[in-house]
Amino acid sequence: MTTSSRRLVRRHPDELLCGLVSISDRASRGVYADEGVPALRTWLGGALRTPVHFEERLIADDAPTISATLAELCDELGCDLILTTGGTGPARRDVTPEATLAVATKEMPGFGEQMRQISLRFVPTAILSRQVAVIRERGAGEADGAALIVNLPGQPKAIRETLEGLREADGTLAVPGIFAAVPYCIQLIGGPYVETDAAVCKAFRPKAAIRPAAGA
Ligand SMILES: Nc1ncnc2c1ncn2[C@@H]1O[C@H](COP(=O)(O)OP(=O)(O)OP(=O)(O)O)[C@@H](O)[C@H]1O
Ligand SMILES: Nc1nc2c(c(=O)[nH]1)N[C@H]1C(S)=C(S)[C@@H](COP(=O)(O)O)O[C@H]1N2
Repeated sequence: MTTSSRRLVRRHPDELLCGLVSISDRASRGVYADEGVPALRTWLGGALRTPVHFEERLIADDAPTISATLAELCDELGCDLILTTGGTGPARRDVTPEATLAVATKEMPGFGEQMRQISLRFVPTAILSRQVAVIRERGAGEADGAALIVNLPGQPKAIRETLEGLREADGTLAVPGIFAAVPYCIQLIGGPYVETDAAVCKAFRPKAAIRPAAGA
């Protein structure tokens, strides 16, 4: 196992190392201000109950740059979770899913399926979204660790919708957001024990995987 000299060091065993990648031709050129990374940071800041360190990137819709950024965040910095926003539609420059699959060890199709289920409740054009999620393993051994990489839509408002899900008028959950499954997935790939605020997004784990509360 070789470790990069740029590897992030957890300040707490439960700290989540999280890459946030905004993929936008126009935001990266300064045509408009990037709202993708701030939307991700704001939602995660409200949803997470464990410490988190963010590594943020703003890049153009260019497949080699996207793949290299994902590999850097996973392999060199050691991120547990990488969320991308943008570039998942059908236009010629939308290549985020292909660039994500290019660095994948395994695909996690449930995330994309669930995002499209959620988004179809908001806009019929959600059928045009091609978001994928993958696991990227850092090396051949279990101790090398891995990252979960998830593509989210480009529209800043769609970030919250897909992460958190859809609520009925009385506040009950109509369609669970994809983040409900993220903490257990990170646990299964050897990452930290991530906890969430159940009022924002209740993390689901099988009973056997729930860590007893401290002092219990
Ligand atoms: N980083 C961003 N900040 C603010 N708004 C964004 C951002 N990315 C996308 N959007 C908005 O969401 C829409 C859909 O996102 P998509 O990823 O398809 O972008 P796009 O149309 O390919 O343009 P671009 O890559 O130049 O942002 C955009 O047209 C834009 O209105
Ligand atoms: N929740 C949600 N998902 C959404 C949307 C939306 O408004 N809300 N817009 C869709 C549209 S119009 C497109 S073309 C696809 C493409 O995603 P992109 O913005 O990453 O290109 O995401 C879709 N997903």
